[in-house]
Amino acid sequence: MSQSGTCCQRCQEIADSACTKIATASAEGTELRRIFRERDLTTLFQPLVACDSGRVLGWEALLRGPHGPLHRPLDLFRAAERHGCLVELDVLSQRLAIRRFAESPAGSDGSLFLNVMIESVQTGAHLHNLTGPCVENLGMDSNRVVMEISELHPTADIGALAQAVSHFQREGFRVALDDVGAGYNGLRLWAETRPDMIKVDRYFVHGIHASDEKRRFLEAIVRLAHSLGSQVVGEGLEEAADLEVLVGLNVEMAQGYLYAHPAPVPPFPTHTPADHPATRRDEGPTGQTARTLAEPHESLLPFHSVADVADIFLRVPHIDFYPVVKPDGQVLGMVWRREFMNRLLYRYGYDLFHRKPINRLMDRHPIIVDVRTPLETVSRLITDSDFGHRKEAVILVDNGRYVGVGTFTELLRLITDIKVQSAHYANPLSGLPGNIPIRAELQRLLDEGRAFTALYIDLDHFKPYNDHYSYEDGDKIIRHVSHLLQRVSGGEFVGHIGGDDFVLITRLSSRGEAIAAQLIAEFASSIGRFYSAVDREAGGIVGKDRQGEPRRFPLMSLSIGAVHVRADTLSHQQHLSSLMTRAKKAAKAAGGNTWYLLENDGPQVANPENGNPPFVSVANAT
Ligand SMILES: Nc1nc2c(ncn2[C@@H]2O[C@H](COP(=O)(O)OP(=O)(O)OP(=O)(O)O)[C@@H](O)[C@H]2O)c(=O)[nH]1
Repeated sequence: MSQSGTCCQRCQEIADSACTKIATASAEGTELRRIFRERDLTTLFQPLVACDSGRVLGWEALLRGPHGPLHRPLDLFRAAERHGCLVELDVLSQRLAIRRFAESPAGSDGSLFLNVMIESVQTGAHLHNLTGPCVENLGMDSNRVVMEISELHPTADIGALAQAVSHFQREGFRVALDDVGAGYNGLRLWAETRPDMIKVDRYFVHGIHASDEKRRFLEAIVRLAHSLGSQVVGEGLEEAADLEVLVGLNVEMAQGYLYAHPAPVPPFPTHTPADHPATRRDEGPTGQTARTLAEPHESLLPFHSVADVADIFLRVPHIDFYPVVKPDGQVLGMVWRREFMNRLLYRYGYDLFHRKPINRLMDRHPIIVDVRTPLETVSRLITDSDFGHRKEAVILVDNGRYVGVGTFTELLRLITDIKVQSAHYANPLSGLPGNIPIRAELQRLLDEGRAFTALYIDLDHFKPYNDHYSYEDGDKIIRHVSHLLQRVSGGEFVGHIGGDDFVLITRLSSRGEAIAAQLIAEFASSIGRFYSAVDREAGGIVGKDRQGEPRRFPLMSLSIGAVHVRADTLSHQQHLSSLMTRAKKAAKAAGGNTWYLLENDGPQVANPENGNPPFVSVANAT
């Protein structure tokens, strides 16, 4: 059965209009009419997630018909088109999706991605503002709604479509072009409509980690999209290895089974895989995971009766919730004392429910977290989302099997301990982790045997600047560099060794070069403003060298020594530290804003100031 069928008067009129158009001579017509009359339409939601941080940014609403030949949206839309009521189906499904989204826990936050058919947009139906008032009535800002333009057939009138898109944008909606790379008019539509986002067809995402061609296509699409001011969404993401490539290519968002299957209530990606790049980067200085939260906790079986559970709650007054778990360990939901008792206290509540199985009265959407999820991610999941009372406890699973529960109070205690510990070891000027956590992080990565890239960042000509201006001005530079590093790192580990020396570690080793290049570019373009106009104009300052002799020093620059550690190739931190120092010295020796990468198969040096080519292989590192 579909979700609750009723909507507003306008929906009634739309359904009536469709019913008058549909001829009932065929079984299909009769069924279609029934669907409109009973609003037997289900809306499923699938999250769209920021590739680099793992944050949920919105949900796409996906229409489903009743089980049978009109279940799939394409079949449903084609049938509606045959019966002359495509526009009605399109608009009705949008209105139902908006209402169901607004009523869900996700409705107060995040964006809603709504599919609109080109064919219906072209009739001008959107100009009647069918969706706008619905959004407003439900208290949702139009900029939280993204109109996804999909197509049933090749579009002839692209001019009309471009008008429709700018109409949506004027109304405050954002517009996404769906299935780019697979549809009929993808590129032409894109060129003429200026969408805010483009959704890249799953073909290019699925298996991209093993396909050089797909990677090159996507790279070109991303470059084009960014140059036109559009964000990129990858569809059909199923594998963590593909996500790594998307992050490396700067794809902003992705959706797919890796995060969550479509569900009737907007789902949160609870089972963050242990090797999700965002998860890995989220690991705090202590690397603690949700496993530390797990307390064994008695659970209920789905066929426990409501009367049994009421009895348990009465007998054990200090326990406020019980997970409902199948014998094979699969978690089905949670029973919360307060909600449960409230339901029973309603008139006839106990009589109505006491013989029923407990799954009739359980919360079907508690927070479920894999034990490998970093504590910081769990904390963010709870604090960023509107889970209401469900914030009291999270259910912990290991590879989908029930392990125990973690309470919010315990989470708060652990996070506070971590914060106190990291404050203890932080550099007082930048607030970044100091030497002890840096060493701990490097050792942990070496012990795990995973590939990563470590960047050693050092300022050039910092001492003369300090001497010429002041120590306080020098502090400003250090804080500037620390902010720059944190921003460019996208949440990966940044540490402050001391003075003008920093470390950045990226576990997405393919991002090491991009990070170094961006740091150099941003530092070079921003450092001028820390000098007086005269010094800036002169291109530097006069100071004393280490021998006390007067000398001209150019504007400060960055030297970055990067070491790409391949999986299982290094075990000793001292060895890694000496490689990092070697890489940094090589960058310094090249002069100016420079980064130098040491790799197992040959080091490279890149110096944007020396022009092309950016990479020059100079020797062998191992
Ligand atoms: N303002 C400020 N200066 C610091 C701080 N810690 C260390 N320093 C100064 O940073 C300078 C570091 O000197 P150097 O490492 O020779 O810096 P440099 O001139 O960039 O030389 P190279 O790094 O060898 O290229 C010294 O003058 C220190 O006194 C700090 O917290 N704030």
